[in-house]
Amino acid sequence: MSSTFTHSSLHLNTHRIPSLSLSNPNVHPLSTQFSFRPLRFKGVSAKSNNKRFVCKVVKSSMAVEVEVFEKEQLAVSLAKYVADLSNKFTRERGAFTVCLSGGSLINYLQKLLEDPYIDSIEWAKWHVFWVDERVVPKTHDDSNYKLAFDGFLSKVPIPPGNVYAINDALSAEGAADDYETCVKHLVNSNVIASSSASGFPKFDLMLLGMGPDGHVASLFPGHPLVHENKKWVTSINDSPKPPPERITFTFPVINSSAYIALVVTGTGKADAVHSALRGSETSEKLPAALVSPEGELKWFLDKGAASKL
Ligand SMILES: O=C1O[C@H](COP(=O)(O)O)[C@@H](O)[C@H](O)[C@H]1O
Repeated sequence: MSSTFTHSSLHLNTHRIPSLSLSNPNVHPLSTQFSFRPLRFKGVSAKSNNKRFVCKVVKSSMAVEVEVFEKEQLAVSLAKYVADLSNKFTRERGAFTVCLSGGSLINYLQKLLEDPYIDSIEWAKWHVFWVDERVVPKTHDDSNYKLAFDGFLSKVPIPPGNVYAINDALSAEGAADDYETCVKHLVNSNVIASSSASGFPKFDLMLLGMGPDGHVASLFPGHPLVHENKKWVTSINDSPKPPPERITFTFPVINSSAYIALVVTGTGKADAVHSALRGSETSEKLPAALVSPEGELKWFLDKGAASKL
């Protein structure tokens, strides 16, 4: 029984898939920078509404997993992924540092408010940050904090002191400096780990979304901030996506993370997903293609977002 889904280079079926390599003339490489291992492909029936397509990709030393879900299954799998990491880090470190994005991501996190996740998570050990934030009052509809608070954080018992929102009374530049100071303090007090490899903070989990243009956090294609390599947090006053004033973690911080989930849904993002995962080495990379954590990266895609792979 085989799936109707073809990954272009990955002809997925219920049999064990041969190792794919650039030298295999029968397949197109997913990207010249990737090499492939045998793929995991779980419990799929062509008629099922529960299709899951999994591929394991090894990019340099980093493990990348790309998984394609039906919408409801994506939320379930993401909830399990977050809950498992929460248990791992609270056990190992006594704290779990999580960075949220804005946008569509928050809807998917709402699965965590349901059984069995809600009661299995040690919410008191969570420390919540924002990968990026719009510099607007916390009560403003554009605020990533407000979105997360209304849809998720207000419904779980995370101590208010463990939720690190930006200071919305400051300018974008001031808010970025203030946020960086806050993160430095938490690194010094060992709430946030530090990467021995990069010297940047090492968050346990970053939950990223991606815009249709391939931006992640508030790092936009072609913008010079993509190349910032010293600051931990920086500000942007000319965001191509409104509102224009934002703060964002820089790539060195994002890529020092232990785990990153990139959650992308909808056909409107299919081109950017294709470009990020299969773009040529020579063309300029989308910000999403520059996500490359010290630890593990997992793409959670729905069928629309994966439709051009
Ligand atoms: O502006 C932003 O957009 C991205 C993507 O949002 P989505 O609604 O297309 O998922 C988001 O990840 C980022 O945090 C946010 O500030």
